[in-house]
Amino acid sequence: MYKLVIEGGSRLEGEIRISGSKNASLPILMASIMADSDVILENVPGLKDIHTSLKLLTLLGCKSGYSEGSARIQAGELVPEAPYDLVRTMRASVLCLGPLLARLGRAKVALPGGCAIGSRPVDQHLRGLEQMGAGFELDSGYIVGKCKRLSGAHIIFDLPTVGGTENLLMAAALAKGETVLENAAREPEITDLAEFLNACGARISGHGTSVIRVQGVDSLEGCTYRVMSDRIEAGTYMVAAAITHGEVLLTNCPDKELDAVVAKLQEMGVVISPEPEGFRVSSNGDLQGVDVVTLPYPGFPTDMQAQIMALMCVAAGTGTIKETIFENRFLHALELNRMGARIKLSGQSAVVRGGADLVGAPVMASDLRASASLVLAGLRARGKTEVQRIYHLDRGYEVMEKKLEAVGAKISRQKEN
Ligand SMILES: CC(=O)N[C@H]1[C@@H](OP(=O)(O)OP(=O)(O)OC[C@H]2O[C@@H](n3ccc(=O)[nH]c3=O)[C@H](O)[C@@H]2O)O[C@H](CO)[C@@H](O)[C@@H]1O
Ligand SMILES: C=C(OP(=O)(O)O)C(=O)O
Repeated sequence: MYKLVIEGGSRLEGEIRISGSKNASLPILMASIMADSDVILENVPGLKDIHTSLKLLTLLGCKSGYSEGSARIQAGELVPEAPYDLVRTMRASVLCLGPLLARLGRAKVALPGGCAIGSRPVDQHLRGLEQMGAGFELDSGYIVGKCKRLSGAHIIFDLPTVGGTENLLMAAALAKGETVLENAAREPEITDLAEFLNACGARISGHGTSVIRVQGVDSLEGCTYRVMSDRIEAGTYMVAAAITHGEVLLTNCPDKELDAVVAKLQEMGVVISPEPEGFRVSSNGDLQGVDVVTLPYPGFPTDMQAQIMALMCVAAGTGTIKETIFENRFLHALELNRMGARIKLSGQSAVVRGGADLVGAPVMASDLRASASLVLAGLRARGKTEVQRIYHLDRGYEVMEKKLEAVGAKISRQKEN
C-alpha cells in the first residue's frame, strides 16, 4: 500500500493536462459489449477503475487492450456473469446489467451494496428493466436477470439517477420499439454515453435533458470515439491552484460542463478565465466562504463537495455545505479538522469556519474525493501531510502526484510501513 507525502506551502504554477473522464469512460466501456465490431475509445484515463473494467470485460468474454489513453474492445461470445470480487471494488460494474440483458437476455451481476459514502441502492435500475420485460431474482448476493428481447417502455424515475439512467439507456438502445426515460439524469457523462451509442448506430435523442427518447435498433456496430475530459479532475486542480495562491492553466479541459463549479469558485474569489487552450485559474489568497448545496447536474456536483470544503477551510468568513446526494459524504471533514480546520457537522450539513491555519498531519483517506480534499489541504498546510490509503485516489486521478509535482508541489508516493 502507498501513501502520498506532501510538504505543504509551495505555490503551484504551470500547466496541467486534464485526463479523460472516469465517470464517462466506465459506462462507455460497459456499452462497448453491445457492439458487433471493434470499439476504439480515445482519451480514456489510465486509472485503476479502467483496468478493473477491462478485467471485467475480459471475464464477460470480450477481448480488450489499453495503451496510452486508448482502449480497444472486441465483444466475443459473451458470458453473462459479473463476479462479486470485481463488483465490490468498482460499483460501476453494475452498469453491465443493461447491456447483458439487451444482448443476451441473461445477466448475473453481484449486488454492489453500499460503500463509505452511502447506501447507493439500484432499485431504480431494476424497476426500469422490469418495465422493459426483465425478471429478477436474488441469489446469494447476485441479481439474476432474464428476459426475451427487451421491449421499449415509458419509464419515470422516482429521482434522477445517473447510473440508473445509464443502465436503462444502454438497455433501450437494443430493445424493441421506443423507450422514453422521464426524470432522467442530465449529467454530461450521460450525454457522452448517448453520443457514443449514437456513433454505434443507436437512435437516442433528448440526452442532456430530463426526457430521453430511444428508438431501439436491432444491432450496434463498433466505432472510434473520444471520451469527454474529466470535469471533476479539472475542478480539483482549480482548487489546487486557488488553495496554494498559484496560477495554473488547465488544458484538455471540459468547458460548460464545469459551469456550476466555476461559478462557485468565482463567488469565492478565485480568478478563472477561459483561454483558447483551456482555463487559467489563479488566486491571490483573497477568498471568501460561500454556501454550497450539492445537486444533480446542472447543480453543484457532489463529486466536488470535499474539494471545495478544503478551500473553504482557508477562506475568510463562514461557509456552509449541504450534501443532498449521499447520506455519508463528510468523512473528510473529520480528517480536515485534524489538520486544524474548523468544520461542524450536523446531519447532511456542514458549517465551515474559515481562516484556518492548516498544519500537516497523517490523515486517512476514506473515499475517492475525500482523498483529493486531503491532498489539497496538504498542499496548503504548514509541514508534512501523509495521506494514507491512496488506493481510493488511484481509482479516480491519473498520476495525481506527477501532475502536481510538475507545477511545483512537493509531493511523493511512498510505501506505507
Ligand atoms: C445525481 C448524482 O449526483 N449522481 C452522482 C452519483 O452517481 P451514481 O450513479 O452512483 O448515483 P445515482 O445518481 O444513481 O444516485 C443519486 C441518488 O439516487 C439514489 N438512488 C439511485 C439509484 C437507485 O436505484 N435508487 C436510488 O434511490 C441514490 O441513493 C442517490 O441519493 O455518484 C457518482 C459518483 O460519485 C457521481 O458522479 C454522480 O454525479
Ligand atoms: C464516488 C465516485 O465514484 P464511484 O461511483 O465509482 O464510486 C466518484 O467518482 O466520486
